[in-house]
Amino acid sequence: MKKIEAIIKPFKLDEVKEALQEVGLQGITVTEAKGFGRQKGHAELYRGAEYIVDFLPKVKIEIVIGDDLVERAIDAIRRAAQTGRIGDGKIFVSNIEEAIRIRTGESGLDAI
Ligand SMILES: Nc1ncnc2c1ncn2[C@@H]1O[C@H](COP(=O)(O)OP(=O)(O)OP(=O)(O)O)[C@@H](O)[C@H]1O
Repeated sequence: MKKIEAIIKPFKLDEVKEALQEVGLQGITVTEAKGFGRQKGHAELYRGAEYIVDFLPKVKIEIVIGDDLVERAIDAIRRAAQTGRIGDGKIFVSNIEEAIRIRTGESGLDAI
């Protein structure tokens, strides 16, 4: 199992959700987030050190899926979230060791 975390522009959330549903995903977690990438923040000096300020609103989505769906999910997110402008976001993929459905105790792929 893998977890895909994607930081996207908030107005792209509905399109990304629909694209992921077409891939066949059942569950998704969405969090309002703030952040900056390479260009978006601007640097300010504070007590001699340079800090990046200016967090921009973003949405973070998290999905846990079987390995077989990872490439399709990444493609779906990219297609739906891309505007071609800076700040389109990032996709991070990590391993998930275990998943448990609390109601039934099912685990692994059966739990997602
Ligand atoms: N290395 C990172 N670690 C954690 N979050 C990140 C990282 N890079 C970007 N993010 C998150 O993703 C959001 C969007 O990043 P953004 O698309 O601006 O990255 P970028 O590297 O500047 O790419 P681009 O050149 O397309 O703008 C950021 O606001 C931040 O929330």
